[in-house]
Amino acid sequence: MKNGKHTIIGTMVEFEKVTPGPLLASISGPADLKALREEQLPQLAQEIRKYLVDAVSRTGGHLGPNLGVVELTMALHRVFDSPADTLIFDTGHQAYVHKLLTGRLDFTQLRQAGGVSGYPSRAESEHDVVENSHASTAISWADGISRERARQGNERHVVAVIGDGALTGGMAWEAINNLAESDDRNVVIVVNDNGRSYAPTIGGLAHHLDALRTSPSYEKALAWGKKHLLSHGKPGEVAFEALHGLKTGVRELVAPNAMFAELGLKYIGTVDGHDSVALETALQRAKSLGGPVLVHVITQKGRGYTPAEEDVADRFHAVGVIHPETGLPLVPSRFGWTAVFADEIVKLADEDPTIVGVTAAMMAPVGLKPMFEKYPDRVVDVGIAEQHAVTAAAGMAFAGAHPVFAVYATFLNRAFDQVLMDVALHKAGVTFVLDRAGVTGDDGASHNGMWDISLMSMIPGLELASPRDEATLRAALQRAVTVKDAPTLIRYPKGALPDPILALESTEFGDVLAGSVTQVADEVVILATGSLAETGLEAAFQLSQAVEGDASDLTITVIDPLWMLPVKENLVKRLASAKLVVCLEDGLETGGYAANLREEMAKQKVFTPVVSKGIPKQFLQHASRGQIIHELGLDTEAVVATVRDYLAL
Ligand SMILES: Cc1ncc(C[n+]2csc(CCOP(=O)(O)OP(=O)(O)O)c2C)c(N)n1
Ligand SMILES: CC(=O)[C@@H](O)[C@H](O)COP(=O)(O)O
Ligand SMILES: [Mg+2]
Repeated sequence: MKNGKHTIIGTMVEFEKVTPGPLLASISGPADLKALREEQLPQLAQEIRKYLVDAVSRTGGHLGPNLGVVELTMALHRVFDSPADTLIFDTGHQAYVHKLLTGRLDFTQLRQAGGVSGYPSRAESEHDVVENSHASTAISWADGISRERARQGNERHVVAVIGDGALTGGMAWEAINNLAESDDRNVVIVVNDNGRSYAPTIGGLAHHLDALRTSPSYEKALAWGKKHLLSHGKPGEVAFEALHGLKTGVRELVAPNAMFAELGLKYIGTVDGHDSVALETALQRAKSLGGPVLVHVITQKGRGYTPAEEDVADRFHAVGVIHPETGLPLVPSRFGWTAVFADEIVKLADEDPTIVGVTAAMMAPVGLKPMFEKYPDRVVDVGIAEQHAVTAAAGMAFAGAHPVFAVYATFLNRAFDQVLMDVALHKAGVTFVLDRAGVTGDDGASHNGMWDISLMSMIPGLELASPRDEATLRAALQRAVTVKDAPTLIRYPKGALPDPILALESTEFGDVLAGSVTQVADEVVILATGSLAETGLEAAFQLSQAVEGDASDLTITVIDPLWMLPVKENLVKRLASAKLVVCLEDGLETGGYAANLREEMAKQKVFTPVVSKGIPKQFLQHASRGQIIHELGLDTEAVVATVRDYLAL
């Protein structure tokens, strides 16, 4: 199907190359940008925005955040001297403009195999330093880099650009606490304050930033300048320009910022993040002040693109393939795992008033929005604060609630200790719902939800389920919220649901999906977990066709263990007489399900060989989920080949 500038083949979309405007095309690095005259900057900003919309609408990506930082990123590269000065983008989802200004002008394959990644990447450029897309780390990086530079007598600046959302994360404040005590370190913290994470940023800090942003006396000063000076010809214009240039000073006069100053940081702000002159003036000033300085910049997420500016939900925080003019999706999203969770949790909340939803700044993406709309006082957004979310959930459980913390699998990594010590040790009935578990693909190394099984398998008492379809997800959730004395965890992948996968029989150790319901000697058992249940079934089908007519009478049984951890004793018994066990898991092999199964089997003196097919211990480069699954040998063909190889079929 041909659709405007996209060719859609099945679910794959092919892209034509997008051409940058003349000014943008002339920039191969920060030196070219520095050579531009001030009056050329608005045109460059316009060309960048157009390029972003044209390119990102074809591939999907973080459009809204990047549209908001066009002038800011230009100013950073004109005032500082990257890579000698270090620019760090917290989370990194807003670094597209930085890429465009540092020689990466081909976004044709943004976030696709072989193309530019969606985050800073050391492999791509010497201008990229921090690749980690888990939020709230930039100031710690800046603290560390500047600490060592100071020790070496290197006075180059380190600039950490951090969003108001990322600033709700505890790590940011731990870093500020460290930085603020030393005045010899040339660190500039730029707070990119657009008032939003996905949705509006929550909490006391957000209110404080709001107050600074909307101080009426400051607005009045600017409005007065506009009205009285701009109507007085050239001299008035010059005076207004001067006021603009001075605005940071004006701002300090009308809204002195006690909080940051008391912490020991010099504060400059607020600065209009879409006014290149004001931005450069403020950043120059921050640079010359020396020591840690915080520059508070006000930006508009989605700036300059009407569909994003008007998007109530999240200002086009992250989009799929969209029509560039309307912003409407071109590839309709199919009913997915998140939607099932969203629906089921409301039903459960209707029945059980103790259920409380918890989110770390991702209420809509994790599916808690419908519950919030029905029960506004029963869904808590804690900000980007996963560690706090987990411990607070333990507290809620102590006080009588059953918290359900819905979070992307990769972001639970940082709260391991809290799950262990605050939830499990205290036997708290908290349910963790991990969306985006397993290979996610296009967001690159840090977003794959591949560590959770290994990490969580170490936690005493924790029960972990990996549903394979809609019905098993609903059933797992129904059961999880009844467990009141231990953590329960449910994981599922990104994207669309498979068709229902029915069980031949449900047993105490899981669902038998194909093969023999009763134990058979010398059978091959495929333990097909979660999103790989379908793969296991297809592989079994192909294998059974291969052995048909063969006198060996090989039975291939597919079992979905559903509640995978702790490994069930009776499952191990079932495997005792098998010839081979193949474990399919959308997670890390090291310490994963197969590893836990082997441990349990050894305890029970069952020595059936277990072949593990999961994700080897490595960071996965960005590519589509399908491509990665194929490359890892987790698709049907590879499973069939593995079994044939082992059995010499
Ligand atoms: C530890 C962690 N939790 C959650 C996320 C998901 N996430 C990505 S961007 C974002 C909102 C960031 O808001 P802000 O820092 O203000 O940046 P903006 O998008 O507004 O520019 C969230 C919650 C993440 N990247 N890292
Ligand atoms: C930067 C970040 O962490 C999120 O924006 C994430 O990229 C969203 O991922 P999904 O598109 O899978 O919701
Ligand atoms: Mg923000």
